[in-house]
Amino acid sequence: MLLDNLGLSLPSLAHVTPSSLLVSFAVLLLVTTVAYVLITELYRQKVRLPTIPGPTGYPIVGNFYQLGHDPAETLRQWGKQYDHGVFQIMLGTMPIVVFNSMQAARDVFIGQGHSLIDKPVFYTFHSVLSSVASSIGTTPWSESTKRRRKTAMSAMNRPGVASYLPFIDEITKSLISDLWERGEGGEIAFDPKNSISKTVTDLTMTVNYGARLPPDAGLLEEIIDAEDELSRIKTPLGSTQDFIPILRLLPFNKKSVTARETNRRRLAYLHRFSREMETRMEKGTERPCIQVNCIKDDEAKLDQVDLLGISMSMVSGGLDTMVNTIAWAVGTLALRPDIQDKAYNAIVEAHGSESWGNTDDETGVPYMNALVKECLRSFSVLRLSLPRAAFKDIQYNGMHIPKGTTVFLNAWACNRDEKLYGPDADAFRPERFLDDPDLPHAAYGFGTRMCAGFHLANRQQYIFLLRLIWAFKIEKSLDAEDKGFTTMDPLGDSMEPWHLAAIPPSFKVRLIPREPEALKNVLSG
Ligand code: HEM
Repeated sequence: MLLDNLGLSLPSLAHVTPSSLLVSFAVLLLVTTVAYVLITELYRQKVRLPTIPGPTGYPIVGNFYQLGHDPAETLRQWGKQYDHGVFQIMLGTMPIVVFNSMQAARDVFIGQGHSLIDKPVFYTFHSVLSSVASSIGTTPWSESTKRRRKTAMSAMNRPGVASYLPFIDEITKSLISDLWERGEGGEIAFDPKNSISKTVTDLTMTVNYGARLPPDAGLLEEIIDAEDELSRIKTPLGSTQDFIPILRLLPFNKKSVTARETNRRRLAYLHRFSREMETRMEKGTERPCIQVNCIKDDEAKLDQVDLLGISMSMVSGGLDTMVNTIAWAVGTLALRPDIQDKAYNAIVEAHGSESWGNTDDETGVPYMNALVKECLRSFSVLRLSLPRAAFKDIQYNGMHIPKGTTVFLNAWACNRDEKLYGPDADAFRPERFLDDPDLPHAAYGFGTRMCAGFHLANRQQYIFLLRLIWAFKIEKSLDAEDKGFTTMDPLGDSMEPWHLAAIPPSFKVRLIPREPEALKNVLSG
């Protein structure tokens, strides 16, 4: 009866053949696809920011697939066409304003800092991965974010960092011993990245939780691997489904599965280290560290979720960034004996050839401070920084950035801005920071959400590099099979430029102890 009413009596159904069904399905699919493309395109045109120029892109994907092999470099090149280096791109249907010049970035990120205090929400990272808590750097502005950031910053201010120096001393000594051993006193050429990665991971965990990592087999590797996976998910451009929502409907979504699994792995080790730290606090055997300083901060009144968020920030903030900056630096120094000589002479002038000085000697060697800054500038490991969102409407030179818009700081482009650094902006030249100690760089971002760990990062890099240069002459491998290592160019040699942090290529060096007896003494001291 019902079928009859619908005109679908059994005899009429008998005329439906498999091929006519197929045609109907194809027509339906075509109509739906055309409607989807039209609707998203209308929406895309509607949400474009009318006062900000930029390439239009294509329906559905916007400019996503035009970013090419190296997005930060593509955006830098595009930025040259626009006034003040500011323009919009569209990733899917999301407009994003990109800042590519130092002047514009400082005008807005510092000059109107409060208007850029927010962070955007991305589907994969915020909805799938961060189920319990998320790191400060990826969390939108709220009372809780404010509390966490303030507490983390005071745990990493100068006095805070000074209290972690014994850990930095101990762990950098372990690194130098390890490098000496692995290179068999300069006899063997090897890739130091693995040692750097393990040392920075150990140091980051130790400074956060106040105890060296337990020597469990595979633990260090598990942290390194999970954190690497996390930073792939955190990459602003890493997840197509963030910008093209229809992809989230795909039945087997590998991205979401990996995100959930990685979160589970991360929570396992973070909870374990927190429990062990709480036990030390109960016994009164804790040592000064970021978590203990945060817990003891009476004003902060942090709950467990806040503390977990701070731990996540310390671990993810300090790993990729530090490991890759130091690895780029070692490779670059191997190709630049002139810079090693200048740095070594400056260290010897300050501390003599028998000692590498104390860890609390902050301004002892100005050339080393300049070298650290030039490494940060030249390698710009977080090339697109971490995305921000406009907390309020922003006006800049006739451009209107509405509240809620996602904003990228192209730190890579700012750090190569010839208007500030001159025609040799591409050259690696630490002296530029000696000539002008107030010369800025964009590696830590700017303003209200700039890197909360920059003091700690500066101290760690200074101590790592000073000890390395004092201890060894770094020579590139001359072995026949390593002939490829002739450049260490942050532009052309960056591996996986879509990754959150710029990864240097593999390279091998020979580390020749400069004064073996003095080195033995400082390591045993
Ligand atoms: C070479 C080393 C480092 C570099 C280049 C670096 C760079 C950055 C950048 C670009 C940001 C985003 C800033 C912005 O949005 O404007 C950031 C945020 C942050 N970094 Fe670092 N970082 C480094 C080391 C560290 C270390 C060692 C820690 C702590 C252990 C740390 C903790 C943080 C935190 C907590 C944030 C989030 C700040 C916020 O959103 O309020 N960083 N970092």
